[in-house]
Amino acid sequence: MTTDKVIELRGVQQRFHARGTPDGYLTAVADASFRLDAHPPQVVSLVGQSGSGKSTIARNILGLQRPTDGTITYGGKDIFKLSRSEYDDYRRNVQPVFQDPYSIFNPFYRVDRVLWKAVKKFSLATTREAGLALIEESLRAVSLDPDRVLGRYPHQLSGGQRQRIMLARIHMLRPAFVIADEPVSMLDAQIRKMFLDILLDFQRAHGMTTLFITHDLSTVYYLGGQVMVINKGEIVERGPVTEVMHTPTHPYTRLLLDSIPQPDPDARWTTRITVDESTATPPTDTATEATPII
Ligand SMILES: Nc1ncnc2c1ncn2[C@@H]1O[C@H](COP(=O)(O)OP(=O)(O)OP(=O)(O)O)[C@@H](O)[C@H]1O
Repeated sequence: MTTDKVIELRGVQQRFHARGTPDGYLTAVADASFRLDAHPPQVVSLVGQSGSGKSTIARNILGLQRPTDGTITYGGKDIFKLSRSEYDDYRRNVQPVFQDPYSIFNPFYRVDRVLWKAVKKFSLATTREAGLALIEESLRAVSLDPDRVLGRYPHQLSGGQRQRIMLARIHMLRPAFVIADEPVSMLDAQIRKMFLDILLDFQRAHGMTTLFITHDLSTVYYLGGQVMVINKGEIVERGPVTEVMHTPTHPYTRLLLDSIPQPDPDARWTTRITVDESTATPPTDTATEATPII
């Protein structure tokens, strides 16, 4: 089996200093071991309740947070030990989409800048005309009209438009992997569906593999593909969405499924959910921060 364009986590653990825990530490990720393959391209959802460690895993994969234990490899090499050129290749091939794209944009610059920075940083075009043509093509690919978004400042666009600019950036870069951390939780239902459809298009038409982080099971259903269920920093179940959702093997997955509110007003949601926040275990090391990926 080829290890080229494969992201593999082995025994990843992430602890943080934390006040109010018995030993002063909190384990955000207890034990994460899984691989993401670029071939064939796939959508893998990572689902779990708030605080279960999903975003921490995304930050680990993006190289923003070095795990306190375990390894993350790309093409068989530890991502925290890559050479400069290997790291550039990794950054190009593993692209993030975050919940709040507003933080990516500088409010003093037009949104065009995010796209031009990608063109320049990754040498996507040799002339200004070719760069502009690429930007316009990518905006159209995510259902944005270049005339209506280019030249605008971030606050002049809606949240859904800002998110799609980030998708246009991904369309230009054609990474092997998209790490999407709760990207649709602030969008309304219609824009959310459009966003998910674009990600599915990226998979089918451009061969991108997406790790989709969410706490929303209806989104997981919609995306299909594979799902991993995380509970208290530990991946407890993985499999095809239909299989895991219809025949869950882990009690936590069953609890998660039982906690979906019923849309039927005659069948009101009466059970109370208990959120267990006791995730603290002793430390092995302290965390270090790395440089931002964009
Ligand atoms: N830099 C940090 N320092 C200390 N604790 C942290 C840090 N980052 C995350 N945590 C803690 O680690 C745990 C997991 O957080 P994480 O953001 O990964 O969860 P999540 O599953 O993504 O939650 P949500 O769905 O609410 O975003 C939480 O208890 C959080 O408070």
